[in-house]
Amino acid sequence: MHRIILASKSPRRKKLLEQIGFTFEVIPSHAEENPTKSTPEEVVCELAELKATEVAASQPGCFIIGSDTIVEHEGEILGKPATPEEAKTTLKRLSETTHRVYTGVSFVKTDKNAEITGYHSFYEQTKVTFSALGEEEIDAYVKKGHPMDKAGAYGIQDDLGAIFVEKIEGDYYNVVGFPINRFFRELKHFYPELATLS
Ligand SMILES: Cc1cn([C@H]2C[C@H](O)[C@@H](COP(=O)(O)OP(=O)(O)OP(=O)(O)O)O2)c(=O)[nH]c1=O
Repeated sequence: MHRIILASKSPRRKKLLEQIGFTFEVIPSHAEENPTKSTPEEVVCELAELKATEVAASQPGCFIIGSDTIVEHEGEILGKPATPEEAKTTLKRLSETTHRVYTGVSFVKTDKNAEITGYHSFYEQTKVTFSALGEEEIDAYVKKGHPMDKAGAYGIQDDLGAIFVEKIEGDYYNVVGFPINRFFRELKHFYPELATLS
């Protein structure tokens, strides 16, 4: 039986996988997130793969899961904001429009020499529509919420983040950072021996 490793420092990803009773360890990746691809779906798969393969290099006999989330708005990819000011600009931009959240997931398997013996990547897209956001709401969120470690400068799961979202189309958990439903379907299909829940 392979050890299962989540190559992520995201507390949300860990919590979502624990929530379904999946058994795994966490070893965060320190890979530089510099994508070479340009479309959102390619970028999230590339970065998910990068995180998983970086951890895989030192982990023999393992099954490693990497993941990456970005927001795409009017053709532009929005990652995490660099400053609170940038978080405000991003939220103003997302106000009264629809954006898409992409999360890529990568499965990487290693043998006893930590050589990669197989991998599989996929992504999920969720459409999110924000209502019109006032300056005060944005200021309050950037002050009291948690915009800095989130793609698109918001967390749909944050207490105050709830006031932004008018409509969502697709998997809610994909917006939070991990498409649990798709993940488990892919696992059952490609690695049924690992699709066990406690
Ligand atoms: C849009 C949105 C993003 N996010 C988060 C999910 C991701 O954790 C984060 C995007 O950053 P990522 O680079 O995908 O992940 P991370 O840096 O948190 O963790 P790691 O690279 O170690 O796996 O944004 C939310 O929590 N809620 C939201 O509504």
